[in-house]
Amino acid sequence: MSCHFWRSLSLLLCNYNNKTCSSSSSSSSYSSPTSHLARSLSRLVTCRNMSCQSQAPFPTLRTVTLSYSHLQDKNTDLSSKIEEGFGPSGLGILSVTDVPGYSSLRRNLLRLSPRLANLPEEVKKELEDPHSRYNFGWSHGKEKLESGKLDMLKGSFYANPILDRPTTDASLIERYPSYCGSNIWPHSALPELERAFKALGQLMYDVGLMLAHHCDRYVSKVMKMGEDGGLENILLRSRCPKGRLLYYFPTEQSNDNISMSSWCGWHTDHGSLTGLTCGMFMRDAVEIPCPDSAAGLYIRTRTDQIVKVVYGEDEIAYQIGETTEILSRGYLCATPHCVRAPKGQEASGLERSTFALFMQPDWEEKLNFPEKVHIHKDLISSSGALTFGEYTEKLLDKYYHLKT
Ligand SMILES: O=C(O)CCC(=O)C(=O)O
Ligand SMILES: [Fe+2]
Repeated sequence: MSCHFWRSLSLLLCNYNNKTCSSSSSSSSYSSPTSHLARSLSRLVTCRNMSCQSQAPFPTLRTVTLSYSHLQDKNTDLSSKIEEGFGPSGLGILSVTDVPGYSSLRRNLLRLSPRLANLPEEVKKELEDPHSRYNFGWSHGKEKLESGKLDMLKGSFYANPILDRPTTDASLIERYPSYCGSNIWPHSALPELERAFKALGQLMYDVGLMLAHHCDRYVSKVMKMGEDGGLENILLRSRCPKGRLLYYFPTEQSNDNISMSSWCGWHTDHGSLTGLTCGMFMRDAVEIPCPDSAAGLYIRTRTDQIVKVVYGEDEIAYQIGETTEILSRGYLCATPHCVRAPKGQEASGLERSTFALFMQPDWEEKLNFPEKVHIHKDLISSSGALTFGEYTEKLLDKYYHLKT
């Protein structure tokens, strides 16, 4: 059996504990839920153009934005924006605008996604890595959906954009194959992929680190933080960021009863911080605007509402992962999300590409869990100090009994 555990671990976490999250805000001097609501409403998107004719049945919210130049300045205090995006009453997503060079790096990589997915089957087979449970190289039809069926809707290509070979230690590779394995590049079939993947991955990684600095600054106002225990340092020490180039295969027929999570099931990312490009819609590998305004990324809010979230194609979105939620005692909250496929006549033959960068602690990072945790209590409180690698294994054992 296989899984891509940074996301699928958390398919089972849809019983997201919003109570704990909102109660932790009561001890903070930060803004009230009412003022948050007012700000959220100000981000409600009003649809005026033709493509919005099929009104989405859920409210559409714009992400909180931060500009790259503000982010770059370590002395600017961005705590209130960080709280608005990631805090206990935020949506758990924010986007960074005006990142130099980003737009063309995004396009360069996302355009390669249909080319990769349409390579001959035998070529893609060569790019598979069963040993890492398909967490390096090409993966299609290996991950199970909530229904128990194999996910044939999307293909993924996984690689570490920073280190081709994070370790040479054979015992570590054996123990943590999905973190410690080596990249597999299609050198002859699609030679451009490596460069484009690494360039975008590195940029989203650098911006993610800048954001992590400001997250720490916000968290340090509301709780005591150990010297090296902040998000920025944890991520700087990590040798295992993971990029995922996603390709959603063309929707075959229009289905008016399409479910909310028709392209990518509800889940919360497992690691620390996830960078996300705005999805690119294509038909026959040519970019087109999405004809269905209801298609795309959805988020479940802290108060259990479902909202569609939008951000500009030239912005990098970031979401909080579960590990950060635990280590920050809920001051930075993880984000349950899913992706809805387009529907209607015009949706047929529509494909979607996107890229996610999962930033997570090193497998050897000793996690300094708080005494009281609100998720995975049983795993954490019984175990004393755990490394991130051990913690991940425990989660896998608990939810998947997956020792293959
Ligand atoms: O396709 C997307 O926009 C989101 C993908 C995602 O959530 C993931 O890979 O964890
Ligand atoms: Fe995700």
